[in-house]
Amino acid sequence: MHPTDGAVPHELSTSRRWVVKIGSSLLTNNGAGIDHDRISDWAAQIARLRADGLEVVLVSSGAVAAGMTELGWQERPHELELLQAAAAVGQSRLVGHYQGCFQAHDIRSAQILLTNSDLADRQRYLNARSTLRALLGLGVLPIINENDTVVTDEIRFGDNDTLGALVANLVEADALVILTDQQGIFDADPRHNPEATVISEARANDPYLLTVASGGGALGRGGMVTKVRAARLAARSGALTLIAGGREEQVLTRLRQDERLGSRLLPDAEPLAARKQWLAGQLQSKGWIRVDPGAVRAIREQGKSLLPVGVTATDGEFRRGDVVDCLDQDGQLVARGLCNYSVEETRRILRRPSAEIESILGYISEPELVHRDNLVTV
Ligand SMILES: Nc1ncnc2c1ncn2[C@@H]1O[C@H](COP(=O)(O)OP(=O)(O)O)[C@@H](O)[C@H]1O
Ligand SMILES: N[C@@H](CCC(=O)OP(=O)(O)O)C(=O)O
Repeated sequence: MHPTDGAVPHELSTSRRWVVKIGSSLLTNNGAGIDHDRISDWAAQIARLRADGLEVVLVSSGAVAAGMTELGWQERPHELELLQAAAAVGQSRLVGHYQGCFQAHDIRSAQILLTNSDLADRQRYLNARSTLRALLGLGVLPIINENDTVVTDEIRFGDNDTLGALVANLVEADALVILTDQQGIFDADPRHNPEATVISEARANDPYLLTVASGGGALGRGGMVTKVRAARLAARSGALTLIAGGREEQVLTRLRQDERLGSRLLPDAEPLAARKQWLAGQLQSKGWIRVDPGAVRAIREQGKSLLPVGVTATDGEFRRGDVVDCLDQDGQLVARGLCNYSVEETRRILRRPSAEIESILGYISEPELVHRDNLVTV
């Protein structure tokens, strides 16, 4: 294993936003339905985290398991349509249970079902991001699962580790906390190696991790392999990944206090730097936006977002979420960013204050044309 020097250390006690993923092997009571008591225990812990100022997005498996109980099935079927039917039956039961548990702590929750193609399409990705941000802004706790009913084998995430990592990218979480049935990543698969010990810290990109991680058990899907890959994905937006035992007493609240539990997989880059690197790496822009001198100062010197009021002209073929060049009045490149509106929409709202966007377009996605998190000056 390689040393972790140079990786970005993280204080979980001061972090602002976590994605918590709860896996199938943990949720299911030895395969016999959903472990209701445990769900209420995690809900109580999450309530404490939120009271401590932490925003939490939950990614929970368990739809198929809950559906199997409801349908009286003892064995998990192999046919995709039966798995999908079970997920459809179980998802509402699962979320209903979560909802009841969170309500007991005066927390509103919301269900979001996503597919791989939702997150691959930039426009839908941005829409999902806006909705999640709006929910977090409203203090609502999002509960996410894969939309099992509409996916086929070729296009499904399959495991929720990958989904959790992509959600961590989407909401720019500080940490992805993966709760599973083991206490972390062991230096060998603990099912076959009783002597194996937990790796307490490593770089997410350390190739060694993939040599010790194996596949999942009977109930889970991806095993440790998908968890290590998820940590690598999460690291792209600068998130730390924690893999810990979900049955450990007060696991979430103890992690919040920076107690060394489970495995910490560290990213190599600072959150914003990682995101901006991605943006800076985009070679082709889909259009341009000309900004007035006041807006040039705001984005260059004050690190602010670009508002439509500071834009004087635009052209190109960009859609919401595409990369655009921001030019000054002499046509010099000032910045590059992801535009929240299409070229047609931008034309209609340029020079106008953000408060008027809704009356002009009939809707509002975001008050900024390009948010500062999605803007890199050149
Ligand atoms: N190196 C390893 N360390 C820990 N667990 C491992 C390792 N390699 C494989 N596993 C297996 O991965 C399983 C957890 O993955 P999985 O069953 O998919 O859980 P979940 O449903 O929580 O995603 C563990 O029960 C364990 O048997
Ligand atoms: N979407 C599926 C869960 C997929 C799954 O089992 O994932 P994982 O918990 O990562 O092993 C369900 O809700 O049953």
